[in-house]
This record gives sequence, C-alpha cells and structure tokens, in this order.
Amino acid sequence: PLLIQVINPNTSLAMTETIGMAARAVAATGTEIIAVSPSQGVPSIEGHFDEAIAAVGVLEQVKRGKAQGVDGHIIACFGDPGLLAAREVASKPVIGIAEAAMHMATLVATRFSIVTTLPRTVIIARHLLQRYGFEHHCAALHAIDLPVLALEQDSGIAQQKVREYCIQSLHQDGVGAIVLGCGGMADLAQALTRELAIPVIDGVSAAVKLIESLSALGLTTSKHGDLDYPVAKPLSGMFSTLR
Ligand SMILES: NC(=O)NC1=NC(=O)NC1=O
Repeated sequence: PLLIQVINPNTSLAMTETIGMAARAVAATGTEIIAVSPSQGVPSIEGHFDEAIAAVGVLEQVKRGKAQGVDGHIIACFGDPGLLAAREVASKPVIGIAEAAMHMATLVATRFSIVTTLPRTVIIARHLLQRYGFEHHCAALHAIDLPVLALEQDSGIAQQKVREYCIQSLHQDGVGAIVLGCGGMADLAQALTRELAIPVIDGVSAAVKLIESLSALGLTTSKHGDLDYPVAKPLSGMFSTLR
C-alpha cells in the first residue's frame, strides 16, 4: 500500500478538496491520498510572485510528508512551484502536475494544447514547456481569462469556458490531446474526454499514476548531483521551521 501526499500549494481549502477527490478517483486500491495545503501563503497562484510565496509552503509540506513517511509528493499547481527545491528536500519522488500532464500528453499524441486560467499564466506555461523540453510538442496555449478561484465558484462559468476552449482547440489547433492547465480543473478531465472524444489530461491524476509507477519500479529522486539534500546551514526567522 502506498501513501501519496498531494499538496495544493495555495491556501484555498475548497480547491484542496477538488484536487484530493481527483487524486482518489484514480488511485490504485491500497493507495492512500493525503491532500494538504500550506498553513500560510496565497489563496491562489497566478504569477511569479505567488509562486515564490507558494514554494515555501510546498517545502514546509514536503518536510511534513517526509516525517509521515509518504511514498511520494505531488505539487498540485500548474506552475509546479518549488519543484526542484522540493526534490532536494525529499527522499521520495516529487511530481508537478504540469510536468505530469505534459509527459502523459506526449505518450498519446504528437501535439497537444494547454487550456489554462489567466493570459499571464500562459506565458508561465510556455516557460515550463521550455524547461521540460516539450516546447515543440505544444501547438497552442489558451487562457479562459478568469482567475483561478473562479473554478471554485458554483456558477459553473469557468467550467463552461474550459469546455468552450477545449472544443475550439480540438477544431483549430491540429492537436491530438489537450492538457488542463490548473489544479482546479482536475475534476473536469474525464467528462470532457468522453464528451469531446479527445484525451483531455489532468495533471493531478497523471501525477498519482506516475508516483505509483516510480514506486513500483523502485525509482526515487536521485541524490547524486544537484538534487542531493540541501547543504546544512542554520535557517533564521520564518524559515527556521524548514530545517
Ligand atoms: N495556471 C494555474 O492556474 N495555476 C494554478 N494556480 C493555482 O492556485 N493552482 C493552479 O493550478
């Protein structure tokens, strides 16, 4: 049996619930999901400033998960905030939902599109594509131009926009798959895949299966080189809890 920690790096507990449910929906029998949020930070992550703040919370939660003996950590925000820093701290695998969704998309299609939240997070997604080496696999990126927390409102407006952009993308982008670019969209992928008859990929569920796969293969974060544990040094003030 596996214990997987799913970290919603923002402090909106409704989104943590959405993310936790999406993870549990695909978890193998015997895999337990612990969905958490930082004790302090930003209510949503919509840019570099938010990501820098969220990364500290991610590190705090990774340390907690490590103490609980989890078998892997998931960073459930499409910016993958703090991913490499978290890998330095962790002994077990750490997977970001953007990298997870992008990897899965390349396994089922030659080109994919991304549907995300704000225009400025489209630019951040482009940085991730470059960083992960998927720039040439992503044919187009779309923003529903609504804030992240619109996905937690009951109006369904954000969900309707995601569906519209997925339909537009499958008709116009010449792609074989669509990646949902926000942890808050995690509950939409399965229904959209069925309705639109194109793989619509959510990074939360993709990351759960990648952690299960890595665990089954006996693979974990390398401590040879730059992902070795951080150099030991005294941490002051608010960071002292990160020791
Ligand atoms: N591109 C995004 O919408 N990123 C995100 N901000 C959050 O707060 N959660 C996400 O997944």
